[in-house]
Amino acid sequence: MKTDVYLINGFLGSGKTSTLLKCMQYFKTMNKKYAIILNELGNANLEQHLFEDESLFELLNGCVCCSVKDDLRTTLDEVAALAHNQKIDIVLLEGTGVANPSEIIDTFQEERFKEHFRLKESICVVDGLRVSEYTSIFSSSKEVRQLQKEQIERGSLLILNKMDQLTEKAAIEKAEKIIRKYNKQAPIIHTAYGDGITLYLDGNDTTIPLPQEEEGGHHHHHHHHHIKAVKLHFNQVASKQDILTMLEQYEDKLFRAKGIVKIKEDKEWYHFQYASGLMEWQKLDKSPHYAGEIVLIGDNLQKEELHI
Ligand SMILES: Nc1nc2c(ncn2[C@@H]2O[C@H](COP(=O)(O)OP(=O)(O)OP(=O)(O)O)[C@@H](O)[C@H]2O)c(=O)[nH]1
Repeated sequence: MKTDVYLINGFLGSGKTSTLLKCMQYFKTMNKKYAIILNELGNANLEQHLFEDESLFELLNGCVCCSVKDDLRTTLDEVAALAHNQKIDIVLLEGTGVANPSEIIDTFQEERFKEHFRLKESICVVDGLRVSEYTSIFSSSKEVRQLQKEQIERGSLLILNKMDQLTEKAAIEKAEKIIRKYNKQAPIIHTAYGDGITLYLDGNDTTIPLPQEEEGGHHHHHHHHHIKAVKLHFNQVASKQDILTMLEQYEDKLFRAKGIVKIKEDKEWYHFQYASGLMEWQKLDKSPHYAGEIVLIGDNLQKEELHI
């Protein structure tokens, strides 16, 4: 029996991890055993607390679509061995946010993996609040536009996420129109925090053919040289507003930030997420072992330039 693979791609902060968590819940209720492969651009996974007691494989410090492609092969060998010994039904693989899905899909087409894995779905999570900015020549770099296009093109399922924030019909129609420009066939579902995926998975047991690459079939893969993750140690005790103000000074080049920080208001440790200009805070369990750190992901971000 082959193990079904669900790829989850989509631009930085679009809601991939939120969608992944919903998929995990769903497969748990179906009594399916799954393994998770997470790829992070930086050298730390600040969301580890979300995956306690899970069968987790982490690929840090680069993107599986390019610099750590061989690490992906090694991990897939390990997952194949685990699947053989423990019967893993499903693999959930989350890309970095700047991953080109074609490169990942190609890896699964290699003979050595074809016999173990079946690519069931290539999910592209689209940030409903930012897709129009990321595809516009007026507000995004060529690199970002190209990435967003490739991610949507290679989706067998397109998720228009952040619907809770998309209250205007015109904004929804605009986002859908952009998605359809790049991918005419794949179903589009509307979700908030990825929650509509469960309904979709429940009603769909067929494997949808993955969209093919453009005419010529030859990969014309860009690489995302300018989008970088910078990790900083952060040992200050700051207020929530201080952190937000600090991030907002880099707004024009910052796509995403996350961190673990001790907060002045109540002297507790928090995990924060900054995406699409929105900030979310989650209080962490009491533990003496946290170290303050912040990861910033942006266009041409230089560590030396950051005043944090
Ligand atoms: N309002 C709103 N926020 C969302 C939604 N989905 C995700 N978020 C928030 O957006 C932030 C990023 O979500 P993630 O699920 O971590 O996004 P990601 O695509 O995995 O991000 P990367 O780590 O950059 O790849 C978090 O603060 C989420 O809680 C949504 O549908 N609505």
